[in-house]
Amino acid sequence: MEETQPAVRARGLTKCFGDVVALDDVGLELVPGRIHGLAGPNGAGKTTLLGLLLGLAVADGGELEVLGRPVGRALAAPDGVAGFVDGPGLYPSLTARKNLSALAALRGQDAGARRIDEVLAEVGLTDVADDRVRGFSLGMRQRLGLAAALLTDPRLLVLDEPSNGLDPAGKQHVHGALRRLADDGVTVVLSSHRMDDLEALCSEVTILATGRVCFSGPLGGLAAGARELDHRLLTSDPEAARRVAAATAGVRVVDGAAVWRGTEALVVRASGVAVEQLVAALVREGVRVREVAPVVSPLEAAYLALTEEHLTDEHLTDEHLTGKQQEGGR
Ligand SMILES: Nc1ncnc2c1ncn2[C@@H]1O[C@H](COP(=O)(O)OP(=O)(O)OP(=O)(O)O)[C@@H](O)[C@H]1O
Repeated sequence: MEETQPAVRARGLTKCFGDVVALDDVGLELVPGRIHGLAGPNGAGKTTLLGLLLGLAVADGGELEVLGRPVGRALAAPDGVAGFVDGPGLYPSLTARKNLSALAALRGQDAGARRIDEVLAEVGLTDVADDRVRGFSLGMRQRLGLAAALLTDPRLLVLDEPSNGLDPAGKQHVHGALRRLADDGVTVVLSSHRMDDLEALCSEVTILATGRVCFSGPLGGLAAGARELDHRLLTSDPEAARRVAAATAGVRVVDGAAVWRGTEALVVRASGVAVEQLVAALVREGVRVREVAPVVSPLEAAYLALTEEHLTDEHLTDEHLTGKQQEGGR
């Protein structure tokens, strides 16, 4: 695939379930070879969108191209696409290894024992390869689902909440596998409610709210556009730091004494630039700065601001236009 061609291109995509509008005029272009995060409140339409990419459902309106080809009306994963929504489909009575060979056989794929061992190792399931899936935890099932998707050598990998139930080691395996795929040019789209996961993994993010796109683009752009954030400062002299902060333009001291990991911390509300100026002022005053960190991550702050704005706008519009939202269909 040419670098310039989007891995996914959607225009005016809509999908309804009865009266519920799950996707409403969704436009999207996903750059190939990147990890794209999909975020949004419960019911925002993330799973529905991922399901359309996987060919599990068909849109009611709009255009969808996946890997350069228009998606038709057949309920089948487009060529080169793999993944899962609502958890992977697995055979509980079979071992992890036998699940992978059975899934490969179902797809008419010739997966040798070596390739199966490779994908099991990729997701950190080598030690339980011959255990029955019935006894697997949620995180282990998620990792096996990812292994099954890897077995198809996808060019677009679609994952709904892949971090669900993962312990720290499992998360490391999954994140590592996804990064290696992106390095090899595979496009990954994943949904998550975990902003820290999205920040750690994704270069781009799309935020949905009630079926509409509120933001789609590079993570950096979203964070930079965030409003003033609360930052926590750990310093060698909290009292002096408070005085310096109070005297620094664009910085507001948020509350009284805050304790962070047993140490007195200062919380200030400021833009990134004002925080830099505060740190410089502290250094000039001989106050050593041990840690400066946003209390809520820039992505989370932007997410909350965008989705709140969207809901407020929608509420006002609905009230003004119809005044009939009391029964709450959505
Ligand atoms: N098969 C279905 N039948 C009826 N309504 C559906 C169906 N699938 C989704 N919906 C509705 O469509 C809307 C979008 O659901 P979707 O599952 O895509 O949201 P989501 O963003 O994935 O939510 P969550 O974060 O809770 O998983 C919701 O209002 C949901 O109730």
